[in-house]
Amino acid sequence: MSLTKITFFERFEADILSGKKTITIRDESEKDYALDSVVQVSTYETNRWFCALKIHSVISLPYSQLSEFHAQQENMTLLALKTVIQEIYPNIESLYVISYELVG
Ligand SMILES: CC(=O)Nc1ccn([C@H]2C[C@H](O)[C@@H](CO)O2)c(=O)n1
Repeated sequence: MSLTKITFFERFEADILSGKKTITIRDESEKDYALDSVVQVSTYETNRWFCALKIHSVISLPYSQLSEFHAQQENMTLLALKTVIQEIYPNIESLYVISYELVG
């Protein structure tokens, strides 16, 4: 069964709503989004709904292959992105880049 919801930390909400952040990087437990599906988005902290996203792609990405290109799509520096990923998914090599479009 595909996932239909996703949560983000509140600190990323503004970047998602402004279109500055167009990907998220998740682990194995959050890779099962169907392409072209629309998923409902809420904050991790309070489960407050704030938008809907259309899933464009889910692509396997080893941590070691994180690049400036991914950082640009996250609207952060590569160092900041690597730091965030290590905080959320410590020592996990197998990651997935989920690209999306804001639809509501
Ligand atoms: C809130 C939650 O359950 N999990 C996550 C995981 C990742 N993010 C953000 C952090 C970075 O911008 C990218 C990379 O993973 O996605 C998040 O907001 N919430």
